[in-house]
Amino acid sequence: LSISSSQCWHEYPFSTVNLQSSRDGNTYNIDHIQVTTVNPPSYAPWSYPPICTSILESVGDKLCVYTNTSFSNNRGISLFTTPSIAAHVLTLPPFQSPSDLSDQAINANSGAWYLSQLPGRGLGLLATKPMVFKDRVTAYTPVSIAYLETELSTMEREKFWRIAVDQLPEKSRSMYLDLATVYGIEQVKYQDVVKANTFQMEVGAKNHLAIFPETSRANHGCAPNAQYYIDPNLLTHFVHATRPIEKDEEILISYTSPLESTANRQDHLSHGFHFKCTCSRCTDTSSDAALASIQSLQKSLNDWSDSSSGSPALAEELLQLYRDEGLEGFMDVPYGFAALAYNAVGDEDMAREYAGKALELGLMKDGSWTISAQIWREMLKGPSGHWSYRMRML
Ligand SMILES: C[S@@+](CC[C@H](N)C(=O)[O-])C[C@H]1O[C@@H](n2cnc3c(N)ncnc32)[C@H](O)[C@@H]1O
Repeated sequence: LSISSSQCWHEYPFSTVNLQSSRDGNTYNIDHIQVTTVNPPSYAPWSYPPICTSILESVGDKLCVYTNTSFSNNRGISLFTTPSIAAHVLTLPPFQSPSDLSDQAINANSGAWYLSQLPGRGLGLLATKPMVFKDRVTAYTPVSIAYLETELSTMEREKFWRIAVDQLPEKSRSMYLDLATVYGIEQVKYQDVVKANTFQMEVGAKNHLAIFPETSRANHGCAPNAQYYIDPNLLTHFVHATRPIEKDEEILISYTSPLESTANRQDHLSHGFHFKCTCSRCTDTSSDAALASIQSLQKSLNDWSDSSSGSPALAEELLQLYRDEGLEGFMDVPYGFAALAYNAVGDEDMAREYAGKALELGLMKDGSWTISAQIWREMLKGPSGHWSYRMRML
């Protein structure tokens, strides 16, 4: 039997002689199977019959494992979600028009990074070449997405997640199983991987836990040189450089808000990921003082009363504080304050410039769903139409 490479043959498992053993570990003799099946199974385009829980009260539906092994040139994807969310996912561009992924080099090696073992933190991503602001580091779809619920018992959840991952193509399955864990307990290995590597992702307006194995190798930094966002329509996690990165420098993202106090960040990292952050912002107490100054400047800039001290000079001071703290990837907020502060003294050119930067950063941090995008787009069109125009000149 010859199978043309473009055929999605995984979707018809009983039509190929490649079938040698079943997922339950038993080997069946398949010589007698007639290789004549041409009709897609009723569960197509999923590659296996969905396996479901009973109805979960907190979800209001059952959760089922859905796997498509040919997704994105046989990278594959497994979902553990409700039937209606799975149906919604099938309407998204990656399923409707798969070239949307390849056209944007999603799931392709960007050539920007390599893996290296680093003292005290396992593997990490290092830059293969110098990078500048906005250069793409990674762009990947998840290999697994699981509905965030707390109703299943740990062992039940493990059973379903195990099926989801074991049904993936071997390369994706082994990438998942090679990832770092927090506890190192074999019986709950699939959840342990999620604990150490997951990104939350909204799918069908519900929170899900997604695993992007390549991107997961990026370690945490409180002054990260890269920023990420997830595009829920493209099901893609993007990482971009937020300042110049040197060749062989480690590429870091933040696992927690770097605008939280050092104690809160350490708490989050030790509970969530079981490590103690030793970066300079975590060891040097000046970072909490800088955060206090950031808050106080933002308060003044947000004060629109007659006695406000908000001004372009204060906004510039705020921007400099963010840069000094290495928070370039989080500057959508100060750029926004700067746009308003300049507009408030009637400087339309500077208001436009900073509105453009606020929009650019917002898109790099929150994707096109950034809530303030609309404000900055309007200000770019005509600052004088915004309520802040000349507000501090009256
Ligand atoms: C998402 S993984 C990152 C990749 C991981 N280093 C690996 O080898 O696959 C998260 C784990 O990496 C380690 N890690 C990440 N950032 C770290 C840091 N700044 N310092 C120490 N360990 C870190 C922790 O063990 C954490 O649970």
